Amino acid sequence: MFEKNGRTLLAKRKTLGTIQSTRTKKNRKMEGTLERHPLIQFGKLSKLSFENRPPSNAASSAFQSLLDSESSELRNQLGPVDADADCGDKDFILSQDFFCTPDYITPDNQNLMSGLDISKDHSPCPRSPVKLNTVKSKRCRQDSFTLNPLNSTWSTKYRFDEQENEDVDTDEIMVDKLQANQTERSGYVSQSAVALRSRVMPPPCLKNPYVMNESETATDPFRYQRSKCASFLPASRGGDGLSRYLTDFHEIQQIGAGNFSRVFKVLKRIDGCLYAVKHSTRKLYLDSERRKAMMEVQALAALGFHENVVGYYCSWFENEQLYIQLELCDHSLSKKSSLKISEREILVIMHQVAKALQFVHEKGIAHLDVKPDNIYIKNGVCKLGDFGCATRLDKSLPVEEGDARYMPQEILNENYEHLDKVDIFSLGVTVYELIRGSPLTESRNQSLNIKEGKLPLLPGHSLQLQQLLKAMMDRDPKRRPSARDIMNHPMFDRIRG
Ligand SMILES: Nc1ncnc2c1ncn2[C@@H]1O[C@H](COP(=O)(O)OP(=O)(O)OP(=O)(O)O)[C@@H](O)[C@H]1O
Ligand SMILES: [Mg+2]
Repeated sequence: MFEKNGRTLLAKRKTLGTIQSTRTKKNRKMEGTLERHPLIQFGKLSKLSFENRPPSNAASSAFQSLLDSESSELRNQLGPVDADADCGDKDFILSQDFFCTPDYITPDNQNLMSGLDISKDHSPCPRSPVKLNTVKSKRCRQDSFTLNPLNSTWSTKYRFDEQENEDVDTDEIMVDKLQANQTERSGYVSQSAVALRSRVMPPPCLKNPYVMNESETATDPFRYQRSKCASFLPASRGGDGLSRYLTDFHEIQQIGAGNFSRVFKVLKRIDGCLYAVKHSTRKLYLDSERRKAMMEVQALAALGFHENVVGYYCSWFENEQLYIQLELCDHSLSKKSSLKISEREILVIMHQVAKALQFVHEKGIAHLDVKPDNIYIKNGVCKLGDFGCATRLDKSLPVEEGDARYMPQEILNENYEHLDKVDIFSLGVTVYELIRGSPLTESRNQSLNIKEGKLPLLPGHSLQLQQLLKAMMDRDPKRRPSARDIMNHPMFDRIRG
């Protein structure tokens, strides 16, 4: 159990498990690539077209002989074609990873090698493969580094083997020789190679437990393979690896910190836009820890877009930490909880968060940590964030309640019958805190009163608002209004259109 602001956390983030080692996803990817490989398909087609063609007669047209001569020329170039033959490593040149080399997105003159001391590396940078103009040069780099990124001897040998066997652009040979010599002399490993290596260590692929409708997963490319790849593969980069975070983002400043994470304002290098990146502070060494951390991103991904839910872009494991790229907001609502705000402003906030909750609940998910800290403001619009405690309403996932100050009594008693109403209670307490103009303390008396639904009078605020708040914080979850009921409350006519 963890202590968190005087609240008790079930051991959501503290778990045991083992890391299983298995075939890399890269290997599987390569196997999959074979079927689609144009060269192999050409082989199959060629074989068919050569063997199934009706025997040519003497009156074969000039066009037919042209086709024949072209076909045999191609056959000579490609060598004997056998559709069933083992195509070997050379045929993976068009796998997807090939197009993902970070060379395209790594700006010049940036110290991206977080684990290496760049000042000691005086070897000139190899020319970008983009400038080499040929597919082969990229393939050469990719294959050699994929198989053994740090073994320069192997890379060199492989390059020269290729030169013997294939017709390679002379320019390219020169550059490759140069690189090979440099590799041997200085042990230089290109940044992109290391980055590539760090990118091919995939996180586990699991069925998203938050997705309600089976058809929503129908387009998922993993589907029936999930059981095969559900175990964890090594999820971190080594100390010598490049950081995806540092490669893709420029860190501007820290904008927040929770009990288990830090949040940074970042500029994404490739699109020039600002985002928030949240990463866990603890290293997640165990499979089970990583699976738990992933639940936050799975919930966000299952939810999809809503104007009052913080936008989610992507996530990845790096250095045994989970990184989450999010929509950047201006600040959290807790900044306002020490300010006096007008009833109109309160109604706007309440309406927007209720809208977010209606959306979340309709997706079959409960947030379970609604509080000012986890409601962010962007351009005056409220966004519900921090889905680290999100669970399913149908109780098919473990329940970890959030900040105890905002939790109703029933959840502390482990009664999980009405998890959506837990969020309603927390929203009530959040609004009450905003009206008070001072953050809730850990005081036992205060907490008991709130959990009993005993609200003091709130001078200066309408009776309608006070009655609604009282209902939201009712001790009996069944008597609390739903998010939809709140949305439809006539009190909000005052702020509508
Ligand atoms: N997308 C964002 N835009 C702006 N600020 C953010 C964003 N996400 C988080 N923050 C800031 O960082 C703080 C911590 O983030 P978050 O609540 O997600 O972390 P946490 O570790 O899960 O928190 P907790 O302690 O509640 O478990 C937030 O209170 C908020 O101030
Ligand atoms: Mg939080």
